[in-house]
Amino acid sequence: MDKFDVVVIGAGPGGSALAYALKAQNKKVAIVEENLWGGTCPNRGCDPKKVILAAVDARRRAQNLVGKGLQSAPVIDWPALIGFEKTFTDPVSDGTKKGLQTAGITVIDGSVKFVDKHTILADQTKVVADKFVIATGARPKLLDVDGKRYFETSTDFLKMTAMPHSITFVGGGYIAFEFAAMASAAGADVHIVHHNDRPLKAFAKADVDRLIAQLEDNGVHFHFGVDISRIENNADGYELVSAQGFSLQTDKVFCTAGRIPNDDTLALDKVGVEFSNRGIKVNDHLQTASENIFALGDVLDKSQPKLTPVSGFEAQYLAELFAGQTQAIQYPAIPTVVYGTPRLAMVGLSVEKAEAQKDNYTIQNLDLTGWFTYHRLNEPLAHATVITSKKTGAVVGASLMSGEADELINYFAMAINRQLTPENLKRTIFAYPTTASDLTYLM
Ligand SMILES: Cc1cc2nc3c(=O)[nH]c(=O)nc-3n(C[C@H](O)[C@H](O)[C@H](O)COP(=O)(O)OP(=O)(O)OC[C@H]3O[C@@H](n4cnc5c(N)ncnc54)[C@H](O)[C@@H]3O)c2cc1C
Ligand SMILES: NC(=O)c1ccc[n+]([C@@H]2O[C@H](COP(=O)([O-])OP(=O)(O)OC[C@H]3O[C@@H](n4cnc5c(N)ncnc54)[C@H](O)[C@@H]3O)[C@@H](O)[C@H]2O)c1
Repeated sequence: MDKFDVVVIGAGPGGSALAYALKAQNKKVAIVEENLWGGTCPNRGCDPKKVILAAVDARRRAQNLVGKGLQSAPVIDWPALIGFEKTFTDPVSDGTKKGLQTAGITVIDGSVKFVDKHTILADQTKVVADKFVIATGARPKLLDVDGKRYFETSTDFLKMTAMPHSITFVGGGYIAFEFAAMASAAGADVHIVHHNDRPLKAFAKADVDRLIAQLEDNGVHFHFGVDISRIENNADGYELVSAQGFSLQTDKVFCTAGRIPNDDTLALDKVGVEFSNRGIKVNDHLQTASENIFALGDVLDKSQPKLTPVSGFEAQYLAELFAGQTQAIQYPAIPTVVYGTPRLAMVGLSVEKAEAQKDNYTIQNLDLTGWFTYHRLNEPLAHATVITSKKTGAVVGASLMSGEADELINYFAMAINRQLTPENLKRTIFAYPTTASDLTYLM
């Protein structure tokens, strides 16, 4: 094989976006993938999850309107729903690979290991390049407890063809809250076991407490301050046990205690790239300790949330860097959403940080359940916390909770990144009645 200008390792949303952008600059580009082309998001993450959510949302919306125009809520047919989901995921890998090939990018199947700073092995294939970009993402972390082989992962959940009677998630993060909402809507007895009393710790505590109360109303059981030490397989399924005497019988147990970066299988010690179980260390140009090797996406050790659009943003940055621009990466305010029922979304300055600097910020807490947008849907929980700068009047942060929060948060992201003030907003006409038409009352 000839020498490439750039070889991208990992064909997830980050790696694929970079390969396309570099090809558009007429660079000689190859991309290597060891598993499913397209990576986590479209095969076993965001997209299949959102397909399942369509049915879960339909049931929740109908439930809220029972007695107010609807007689009953539809029942989720889980096997059919997973069948529908498969129509989205099945074509992804081949389609992604073909798309890259058609664009003139060299595609290589194989698991990468570095040989030296300019050479890798993709299985047995030797590939030489000026630059490498590591975009290998992350995989589910399995807690190191006795019987950890009984843990299933988010990938298994999204392929599960029958909903068990009872289901347990160990670790209360994004995945547990989202999947708990789905499993509970599909009729399972759902448990979340969390090691301390502060799940979803990046989100505002008051909102997380509201979300927990809402899930509890829907029948989800929370077990806080429990450190599982053992999983036993018995005739009825699995028993989860802690050293402090906690015991829980369940049909299926999922480990949802975070993800670990795929940086430990690349033989990075051979090329001087610094890495740990938090990810690959890069400077503010996404460059590793080895000057011709860069990294992006979920595999990074970074403070930004590990999300698909963040990987895409970093891919765009590297494409511009390789085209000659020299500025350090500057991230905008990044919206993050827990796609539960309801959604919990935040962007910009956190409520906790604003509360610690009350002289600088105004914090507005709004119960939205009586507002027309939410009242017409009879939503039981709709809330907004909006933070504005006392100095400029501009909105700097928001924490939103409702069935519509995942869409509404994007307007806040735009307002924060464009430094919009209430005065700017008043000069915009939004279609009415929509969630956006509430903005002038929210900011
Ligand atoms: C259940 C779930 C739900 C999610 N929901 C959302 C959501 O709603 N919104 C959102 O923004 N984000 C969501 N995410 C996160 C999102 O999927 C990731 O942030 C995104 O996929 C990261 O993209 P990436 O390109 O950095 O890595 P990945 O998508 O993980 O791609 C990395 C690729 O590298 C390959 N690879 C690894 N090691 C090697 C090797 N040695 N050689 C060759 N190839 C290798 C992998 O096989 C993989 O295909 C979710 C994740 C999960 C698990
Ligand atoms: N909507 C989204 O954008 C979305 C959805 C799903 C996943 N993701 C991405 O995937 C990542 C992984 O999701 P996740 O939910 O697995 O991880 P997470 O990091 O969101 O949450 C894991 C939780 O497990 C807890 N935990 C750790 N050790 C534990 C133990 N021994 N016992 C019990 N609890 C324990 C942690 O305190 C943490 O709250 C996310 O951080 C995010 O980057 C994003």
